[in-house]
Amino acid sequence: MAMSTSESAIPLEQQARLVEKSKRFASYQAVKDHLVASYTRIGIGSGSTVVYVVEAIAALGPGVTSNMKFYPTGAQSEELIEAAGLTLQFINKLPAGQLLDVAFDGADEVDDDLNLIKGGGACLWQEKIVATSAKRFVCVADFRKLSPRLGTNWKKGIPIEVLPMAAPRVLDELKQMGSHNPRIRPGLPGKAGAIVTDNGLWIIDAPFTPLHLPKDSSESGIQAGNGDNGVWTVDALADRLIKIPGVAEIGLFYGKNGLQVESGGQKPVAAYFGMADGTVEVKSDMG
Ligand SMILES: O=C(CO)[C@H](O)[C@H](O)COP(=O)(O)O
Repeated sequence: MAMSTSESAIPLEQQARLVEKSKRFASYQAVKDHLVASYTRIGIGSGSTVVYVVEAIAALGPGVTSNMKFYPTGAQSEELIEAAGLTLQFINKLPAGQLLDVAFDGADEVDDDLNLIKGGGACLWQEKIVATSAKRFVCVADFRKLSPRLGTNWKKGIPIEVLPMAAPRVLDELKQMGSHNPRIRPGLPGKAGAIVTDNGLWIIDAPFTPLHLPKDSSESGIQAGNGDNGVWTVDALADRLIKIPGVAEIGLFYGKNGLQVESGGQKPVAAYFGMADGTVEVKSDMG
């Protein structure tokens, strides 16, 4: 959901404050609803919204958090966890057959079925590993991320983590699939050349026409949603993108959630949106 006309009339500095406030409210509410004192393993995502998640958790005090271990999704969240005085643990130390109790993370866009675009901060691969290692993945965002279909508000494209040597071939393939002007993400202003992820890889941002939900496939004019006439459903596109040689991971989180499949799923069980009016809107799928 982009800023409404009345919101965009607000001075920029005030708009930024409104967005920060909404991220904070959503984060505190999500932590209140989903962090249970008996939990011991918590995933912490990346981005600017998760900063407030960590703040909300740390505010509970050592009485609640001292038995908890916090699993990061990259260098930024590792620093956040340590700076908050919480106990850091890494996902490769999670015993086989075990899952995190809950994981919190932000998103760049969330559709009506809780499919997500993630990777705006270039951390998508580790984010997907942590999210799918959790029984409950909870998404936290501000009102700008709320959208009926992915690609409506987030126009930069679907972030795709790629092996650098494969980037030209991946770009060719994306164009053939109907992506409009896919691009290797630049590292500027901080770094000349391509941005390099925590995994030493590159990111390609691939814009597509807004993605239909799988349930839209039966609508007239939308065949299988497999790219014919440039129309893709989230699932068909994701299934296709992940198969391109050289693609390590994609920033579409789709399919099922952790409560629907034993080994964890990619979609959140709930998404919390801080709204411009100070309320928090919750969309959930606990089934
Ligand atoms: O996927 C991500 C990083 O790769 C972030 O969760 C996403 O970009 C949202 O970030 P923010 O909370 O700053 O809006």
